[in-house]
Amino acid sequence: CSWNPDSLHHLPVHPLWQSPLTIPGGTRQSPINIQWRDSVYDPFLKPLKISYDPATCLHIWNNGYSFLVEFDDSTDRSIIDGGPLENQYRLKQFHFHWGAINDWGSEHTVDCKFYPAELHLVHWNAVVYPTFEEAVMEGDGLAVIGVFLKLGARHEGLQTLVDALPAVKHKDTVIEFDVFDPSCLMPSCPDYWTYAGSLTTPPLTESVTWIIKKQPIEVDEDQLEAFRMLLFTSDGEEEKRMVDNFRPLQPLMNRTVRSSFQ
Ligand SMILES: CCCCCNS(=O)(=O)c1cc(S(N)(=O)=O)ccc1C(=O)O
Ligand SMILES: [Zn+2]
Repeated sequence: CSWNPDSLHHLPVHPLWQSPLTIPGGTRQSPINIQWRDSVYDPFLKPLKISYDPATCLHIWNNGYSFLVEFDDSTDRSIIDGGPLENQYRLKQFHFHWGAINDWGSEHTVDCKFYPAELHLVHWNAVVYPTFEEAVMEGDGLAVIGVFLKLGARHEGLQTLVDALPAVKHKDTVIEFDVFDPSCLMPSCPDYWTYAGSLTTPPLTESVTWIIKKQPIEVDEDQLEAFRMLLFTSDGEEEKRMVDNFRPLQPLMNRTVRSSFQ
């Protein structure tokens, strides 16, 4: 994607992303542009199996970078399996990245196209690693499902989450959120791309098997605006709207993006 100088104005300025944009020696950093025609169909990729227990939902937390919906990951009640994965992975949290305006906001791009927002469901390999913190440091430790959000019809399932956001407007606020099934945020089409990548926030460890759904879900303008009403800042600090919380694109280097579809 050719960034002409005037397009750099949208590079995120939040301190988090002023950290090294690529870690020294990083060979599998995220996010990346997915060039559709360069992705390789892999007939051995299995369908992704998702089974979430809505009762494992715990709370919503504004951590000053995004808002996280966190789950009880002490058992295997909410898991994914299949796809490119060799084990089942436990759901820990999901969060979003979005822009100040609808022209950008996603972390991954498809043929250099940004979506207004991107959902990430973070899972960890509890079969092999005893804790999430240890899995974060291992090449097969995490699996993150990415779902693009596009402007369109109101998403009824997302609305229950949107209605709770005013209660977590400020950094370090949390609200109990005890029943939510993230499956409602999945597109109907099973197709996905997958590649070996990294966390897109510190510690940026190269521990993520990314599974990016081909089909976006639709949300409406009011729902995107509800994200943009959140703040990076704590109560009492000068308000900074939580927008443009996405990391810049990283070099593909020696990686192939595989597709589950032809
Ligand atoms: C032990 C340190 C964990 C740091 C990463 N935590 S995480 O849940 O994997 C995560 C992933 C991601 S991402 N975009 O999926 O890489 C973003 C934020 C967070 C977060 O914790 O805020
Ligand atoms: Zn993310």
